[in-house]
Amino acid sequence: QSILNAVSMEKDVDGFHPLNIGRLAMRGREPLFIPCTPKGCIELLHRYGFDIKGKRAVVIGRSNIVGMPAALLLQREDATVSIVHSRTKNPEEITRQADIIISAVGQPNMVRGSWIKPGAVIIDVGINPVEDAKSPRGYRLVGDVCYEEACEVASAITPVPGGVGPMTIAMLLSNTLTSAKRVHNFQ
Ligand SMILES: NC(=O)C1=CN([C@@H]2O[C@H](COP(=O)(O)OP(=O)(O)OC[C@H]3O[C@@H](n4cnc5c(N)ncnc54)[C@H](OP(=O)(O)O)[C@@H]3O)[C@@H](O)[C@H]2O)C=CC1
Ligand SMILES: Nc1nc(=O)c2c([nH]1)NC[C@@H]1CN(c3ccc(C(=O)N[C@@H](CCC(=O)O)C(=O)O)cc3)C=[N+]21
Repeated sequence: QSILNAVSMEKDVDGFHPLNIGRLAMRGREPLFIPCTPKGCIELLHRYGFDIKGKRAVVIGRSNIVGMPAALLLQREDATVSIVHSRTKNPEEITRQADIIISAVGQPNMVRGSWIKPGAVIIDVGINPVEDAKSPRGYRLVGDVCYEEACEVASAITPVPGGVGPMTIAMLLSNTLTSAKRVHNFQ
């Protein structure tokens, strides 16, 4: 916490400074930076032409670095947002109401086909190593969502690997460029 407080607001490219998070949560206020992973999720929805306004969204996970800011961002985009966490009763039933699902839990294949409303759009943030003797590394990466089952029900889903992970890196570069431009009064 003291480290996060010590980061200069102008260089807070992760968007984790309490003042940036506070501004993200407030109407009529603008954070200097938006956290990279949630920003990448919203960017994916925009770039692929999915409307967020008025949609039901469920965010699974409420961490400071992904779930919580993702829920705030969806709300800023005029979605109606529910947050599912480890103490949620009936997570499956709540998730099944969503037009947009963002999952950031860290549990391989937790979200099954039966959790998904037909036609829903799924952003799978989870990066979970699972043992795989056939892979050269001895493991492979899977998301929080059972990809094969989800493909049968959802209208779109981000893969793992090759989905949100690379977007996080792209957003970090984008925030870093913005930071440098601001410091040097560029544009
Ligand atoms: N693609 C990317 O760029 C990134 C990927 N990740 C990946 O995303 C995943 C989540 O990361 P992070 O947010 O940091 O993880 P945390 O462990 O900080 O948070 C996990 C969240 O999931 C909730 N949770 C845990 N188990 C369950 C369950 N059974 N049902 C419902 N909710 C549950 C927890 O609830 P509670 O709050 O009640 O404990 C918590 O809010 C990981 O796989 C991580 O590797 C993370 C960052 C970036
Ligand atoms: N302050 C902070 N900021 C973070 O951004 C942050 C963090 N803490 N804690 C850990 C998580 C994890 N994370 C990933 C980002 C990209 C990939 C990524 O690009 N993965 C590749 C796969 C790479 C491979 O194959 O090994 C992919 O999904 O295609 C993975 C994981 C950022 N995190």
